[in-house]
Amino acid sequence: SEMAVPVKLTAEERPALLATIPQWAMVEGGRDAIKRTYLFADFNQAFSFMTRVALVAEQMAHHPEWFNVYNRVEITLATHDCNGLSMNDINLAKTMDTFFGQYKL
Ligand SMILES: C[C@H](O)[C@H](O)[C@H]1CNC2=NC(N)=NC(=O)C2=N1
Repeated sequence: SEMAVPVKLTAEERPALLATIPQWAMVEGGRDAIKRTYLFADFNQAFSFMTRVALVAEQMAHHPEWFNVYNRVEITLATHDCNGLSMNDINLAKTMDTFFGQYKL
């Protein structure tokens, strides 16, 4: 009830915001969402990362779509409440990138 309603990013503000998460790409197929694949040393590292992200995601009430096999985590971010990209996606992507930087292959 105190959660701000997420607003879809405008075409004008997207380039500068996406430039802050250069390893993320728009998904193919016309869906308004971004994706990135992370590779870790092993499953323990991948699942540790996912656990840390899960705690933040729950706090944000912003949940990733993700797929894990062994050391690979494929992630898609979109905001269902605005049917597209919002600042929540940019912010969660940045948090994920920061966490990822704390692991080493
Ligand atoms: C009520 C609840 O907070 C909302 O439905 C949240 C939950 N998690 C969410 N996650 C994502 N990715 N997008 C949303 O719009 C969203 N909405």
